[in-house]
Amino acid sequence: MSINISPYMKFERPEWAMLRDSVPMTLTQDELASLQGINENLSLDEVIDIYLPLSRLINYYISANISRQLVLSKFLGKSQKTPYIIGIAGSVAVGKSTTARVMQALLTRWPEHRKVALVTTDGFLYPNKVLQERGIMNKKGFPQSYDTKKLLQFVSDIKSGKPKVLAPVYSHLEYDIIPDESIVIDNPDIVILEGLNVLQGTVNYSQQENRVFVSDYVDFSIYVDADIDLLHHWYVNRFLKFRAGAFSDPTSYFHNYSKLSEDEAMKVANTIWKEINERNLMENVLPTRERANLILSKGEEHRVNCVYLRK
Ligand SMILES: Nc1ncnc2c1ncn2[C@@H]1O[C@H](COP(=O)(O)OP(=O)(O)OP(=O)(O)O)[C@@H](O)[C@H]1O
Ligand SMILES: CC(C)(CO)[C@@H](O)C(=O)NCCC(=O)O
Repeated sequence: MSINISPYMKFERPEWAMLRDSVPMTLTQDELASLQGINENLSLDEVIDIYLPLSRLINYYISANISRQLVLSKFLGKSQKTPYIIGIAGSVAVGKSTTARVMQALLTRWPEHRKVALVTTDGFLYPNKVLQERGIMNKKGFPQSYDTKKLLQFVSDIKSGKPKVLAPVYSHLEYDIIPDESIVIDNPDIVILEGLNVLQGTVNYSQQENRVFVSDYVDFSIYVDADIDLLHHWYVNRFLKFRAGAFSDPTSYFHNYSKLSEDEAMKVANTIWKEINERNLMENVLPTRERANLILSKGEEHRVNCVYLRK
């Protein structure tokens, strides 16, 4: 007899898709079409079968959280409102930012019309200048390439209900932090925090310091998962897309690659994947998967085949 000790309930795609049924779909065809503006390759079946049930589930959790805050407000005798933080983790190129933007659109459009802010932890990478000084330019995305203290301060400020919190900005095209630019997180109901490292702990913590995790501040976490060969393929495709898009833009980091032939560019992308992103995945990202409340397991064409939900 085998003992099932997994903390997750497993749903095959059709089973999961049925879970949106008890609530009528609140999106019109037009709204669904506008969601495709997020990503031209996003299929509407994916939104309906996977992301609608997910937003329904999260909506329930948020309502329960609001009730819990009311209890605390009664107990303390003062109003207690803090944003609900949803974390989205997973490999480079798995589709975290696409998932985050779809969830933002769906949670905003839900009848409660909650205000949903989106933040990527890319903004908390050290600028290239610092990475170069430290000799870790080829470790971008690894735990040591992030200003984790700044990120922890950021999530802590959000969670303490501070009305306006600033998030720094990273540009994929410039391949660097944009100096003096930030986005203002202004009193949201929900914050979606997306990045490789949202389920990771602090680095270089000393014994005197308490061990704090970004995920301590996250109310619901999602890990987007896919086989390594698919991730590799998606990474190379996106690299080639960036390269094509950056052709005419001499300020873009990818402009350098535009001089290479397609074959040579593919070789560069393969090397960056193997040497940096795949290593980071195996050493630092994948080991955090089982900390997530929910795992979206993707196959070919970014199609979610199966969903795991923590019991
Ligand atoms: N649901 C989807 N359907 C089709 N294509 C998708 C989907 N999600 C992501 N993609 C494609 O996969 C690639 C990676 O997606 P995305 O940029 O969202 O990944 P990411 O995990 O945020 O990456 P990074 O960690 O580098 O920021 C992109 O080319 C994107 O167009
Ligand atoms: C910015 C990160 C770390 C995460 O989004 C990633 O997209 C990245 O740039 N990794 C470094 C190696 C590379 O892909 O160029």
